[in-house]
Amino acid sequence: MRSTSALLYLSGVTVSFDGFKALNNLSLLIEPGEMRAIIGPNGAGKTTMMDVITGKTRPDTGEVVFDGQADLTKLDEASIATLGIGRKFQKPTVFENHTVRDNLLLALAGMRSWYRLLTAAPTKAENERLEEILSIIRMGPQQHMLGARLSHGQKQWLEIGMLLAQNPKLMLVDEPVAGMTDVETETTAQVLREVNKSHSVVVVEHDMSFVRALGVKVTVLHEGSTLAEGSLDQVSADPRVVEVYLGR
Ligand SMILES: Nc1ncnc2c1ncn2[C@@H]1O[C@H](COP(=O)(O)OP(=O)(O)OP(=O)(O)O)[C@@H](O)[C@H]1O
Repeated sequence: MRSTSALLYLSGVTVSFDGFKALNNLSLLIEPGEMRAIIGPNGAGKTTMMDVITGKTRPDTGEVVFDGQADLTKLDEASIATLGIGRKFQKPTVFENHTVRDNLLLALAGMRSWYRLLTAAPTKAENERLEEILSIIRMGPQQHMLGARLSHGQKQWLEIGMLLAQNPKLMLVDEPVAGMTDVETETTAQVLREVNKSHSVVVVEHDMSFVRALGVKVTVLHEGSTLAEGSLDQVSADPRVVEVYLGR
């Protein structure tokens, strides 16, 4: 296994489905503390890449090294989650019959302790962390609302908060602004920028106004490989990126 100071290092990763290469010799390097946006046309391999990182899909070839020490291609999904990789899927899955606060407390307690949640008061440390997370996701005023009453955007922010409560070393976020209004999209960019002050993040998203608001380095995937990398302005000016993605 390669020695690297990167938080996440993919090299030569290939995934074939019936001979079709969803990932084709893909390389990617995420530094500790970084937030990276991954963009690319439908079928470029973005979801497959996230699946490889979380252990849902095993690559045919290539290296995937996390935190300079773990070879993720040898581990199952549960072990990878335990190492500190958390993923937020596109569709929110908050507990609708519980308040925002209780959803977060449950995530803080590691999802095991329904009983403790219902019977014991949160510790001082849990309460402090809860307040911090409510502030990062901007939902202090809604903390006593039931999950079922939240807007689509609020559910997404709550779920980002629930992931934050698990304190992963790397957060993977799949298309967080799909179905959001422009105002919600802008708020989501602010929330993730705040999250990135304490956590490394990889975010897959098609919405260019959102990617612009994030203001971070962008990787453009195309046909399972990296086509371009740099600021959004740099990759937007790349004729190959315009041809396969932005120009369409
Ligand atoms: N389990 C599978 N079996 C067969 N083909 C698959 C499988 N999963 C993905 N693919 C194919 O691999 C390619 C890459 O898919 P992937 O979902 O990773 O792309 P994507 O960049 O996430 O696309 P989108 O933006 O539409 O979500 C696609 O052509 C897809 O049809």
